[in-house]
Amino acid sequence: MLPTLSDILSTARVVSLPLSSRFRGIDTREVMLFEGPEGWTEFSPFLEYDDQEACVWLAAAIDFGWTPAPAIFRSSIRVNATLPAVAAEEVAAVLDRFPGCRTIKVKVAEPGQTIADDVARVAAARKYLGPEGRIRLDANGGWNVDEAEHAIHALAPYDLEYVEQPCPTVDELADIRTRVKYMGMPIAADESVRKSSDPLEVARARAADVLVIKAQPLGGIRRALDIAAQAGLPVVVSSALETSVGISMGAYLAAAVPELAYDCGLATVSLLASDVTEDPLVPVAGSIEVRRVVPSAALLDARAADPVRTAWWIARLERCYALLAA
Ligand SMILES: O=C(O)CCC(=O)c1ccccc1C(=O)O
Ligand SMILES: [Mg+2]
Repeated sequence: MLPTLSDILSTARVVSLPLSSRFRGIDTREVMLFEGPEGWTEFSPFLEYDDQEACVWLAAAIDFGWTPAPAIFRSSIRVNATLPAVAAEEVAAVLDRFPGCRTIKVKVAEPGQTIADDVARVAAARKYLGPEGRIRLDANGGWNVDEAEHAIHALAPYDLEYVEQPCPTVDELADIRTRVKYMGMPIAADESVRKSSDPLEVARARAADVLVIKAQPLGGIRRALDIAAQAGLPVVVSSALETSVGISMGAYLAAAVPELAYDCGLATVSLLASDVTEDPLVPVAGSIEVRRVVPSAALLDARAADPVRTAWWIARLERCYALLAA
């Protein structure tokens, strides 16, 4: 069921939000928000994505705004702190923004950095947690198989829950998974699920132990649930660095997963310096609530993108809508 383009445009707003720490190479997050009969929803593919990829995110946004959310199994979601590739001295200040989180996801393999930078950051995260709590890594495919093997050997002493997307391809994930199996080190797949034309390939190839699933990049809550069920692997629901509106879509996805064994990557509103609501979906005692979010008119105005950027997003929406309608 597709609403009309003018339906969507009648409530659409574009906002530009500063980040409090640089993350995946950006300092500001631009997103489009609009309201459907089920509530507010978010369309926020990253700027460099082409229309083919972005139209999957639009399908997700429309699904969340126009279709009732599926049945839920829980009303709050335990979340991990997300630690960008900052210097070791900055780790404690960033982690203070994630109150009560017992799990930290540390970004590693950042272009331009070394394994020594990763070791220092992970050591600082372990020092912050103490002997309790869990640390997982996310390399965003930044290592080849040999580099991943060396890095995992260097970082394993800090006690790791899993390593997310250590290498870019499914074949490499299968290889590194075999190489570190003797250590009991699980491998999670993220880009191999959300950026693949065949999101189940990684599961069929037995190249991962855990799947990261994201609502917007996978075309919405129902499609993400379907992929998880067909893969038959444990899942971690994670964000795409959305506002609280987009995070609410992720929270409903996490709530609808029948078995949720891992803390979810849905605390990323804490990486934004401002949001679109005065009541943001940030962690309280390590969990976020499962609820819809209504943006405040004052914040939509205060954070409104300039006319050039707003026109760019409207044109993107129109092109993606045409792809979906076809
Ligand atoms: O999973 C988390 O802790 C937060 C989400 C996150 O890391 C992320 C956010 C935006 C884009 C990509 C990623 C990623 O998991 O690679
Ligand atoms: Mg990832």
